[in-house]
Amino acid sequence: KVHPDDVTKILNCGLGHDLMPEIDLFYFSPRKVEESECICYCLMMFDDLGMVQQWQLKKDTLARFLLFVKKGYRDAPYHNWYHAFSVFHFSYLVIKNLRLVEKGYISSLEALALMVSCLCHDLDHRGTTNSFQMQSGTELASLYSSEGSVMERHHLAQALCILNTDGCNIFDGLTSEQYSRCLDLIRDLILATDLAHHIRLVQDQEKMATEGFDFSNNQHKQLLLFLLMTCSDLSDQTKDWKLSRTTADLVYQEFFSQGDLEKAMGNAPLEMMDREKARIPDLQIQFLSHIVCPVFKILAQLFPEADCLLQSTLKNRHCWEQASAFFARRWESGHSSLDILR
Ligand SMILES: Cc1nc2ccc(C(=O)N[C@]34C[C@H]5C[C@H](C[C@H](C5)C3)C4)cc2n2c(-c3ccccc3Cl)nnc12
Ligand SMILES: [Mg+2]
Ligand SMILES: [Zn+2]
Repeated sequence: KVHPDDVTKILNCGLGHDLMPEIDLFYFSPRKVEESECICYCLMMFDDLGMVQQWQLKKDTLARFLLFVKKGYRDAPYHNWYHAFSVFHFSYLVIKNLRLVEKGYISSLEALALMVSCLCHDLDHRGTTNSFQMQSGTELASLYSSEGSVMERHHLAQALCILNTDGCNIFDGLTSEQYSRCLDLIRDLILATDLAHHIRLVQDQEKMATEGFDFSNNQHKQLLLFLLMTCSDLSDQTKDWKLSRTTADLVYQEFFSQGDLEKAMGNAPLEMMDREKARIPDLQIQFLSHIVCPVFKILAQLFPEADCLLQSTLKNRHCWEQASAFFARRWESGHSSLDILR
């Protein structure tokens, strides 16, 4: 599936570190990067954080692993390799810019596990939700529905499968204790990307932020790691309006296709999945208000230098409010397409 020439091409991609300044800034948009270059950027980010050196990551193993991960994503409208790459890039940004390891918030092993989990967290996503798996009784549901988080358990299984593929085990420089700790972290972090799981934790995360982070409290350290996963998964909403709106478009392409499928199967889709009923601006105001802004508010409370991210999400919500007001007038007069936002 991965040709040796692909690996050598990656290793000689010659993307010098002079490109690093571009990667650093919060507004570097991963979606503009050429597919082939993505993997070189991933290598550079691991290297820039000193992880290649510290964990004896072999470059050819890392290149092969990254190629398998990239091939492990389908071309769904939103849940594709570019989503994984931009989530990974965001985790690199927060680790680097908030200096999480130097300041002792997370260990360097946790940082490594966080970045690898971001890359793998949606592997083999089909563009449908956990409830769709259960309701339509897919093979993934029969495998995982008893424990919940069906898709996330599948993403984890795919990640472990790649790590067990010949020449792809990037962790073979770790001691057996570090290796098992790293895999436990990857398991917990990928499962934490189920938003239903996040919702159960967010009050504890808010409590942690108001009390102040307790470096001796392991529960605080775990809650922070889960928060960082959720922030990374939602990071498109911290970018400019054009990107945040484009992302919403792609997500609703997946949701509406699922809704069409559910109707064809005789099941009534949720309103947000039904292209006839969904009002995207109103749904996005709810998503930002109930899930996105609270998460970046917690991050900004813990790290004041991350306040710019919270401000971006609030600005994007304001844009949706304006769009909603505009649409309210048009919906009254019977038009419903988002075309004006182009
Ligand atoms: C732009 C945008 N809109 C989104 C609108 C809605 C939802 C969403 O899952 N809502 C909920 C609403 C309640 C309580 C829980 C569980 C379910 C019931 C479904 C969450 C996600 C959205 N989303 C994501 C995203 C992030 C992580 C996983 C999957 C996805 Cl799709 N990434 N970007 C977006
Ligand atoms: Mg996911
Ligand atoms: Zn995701």
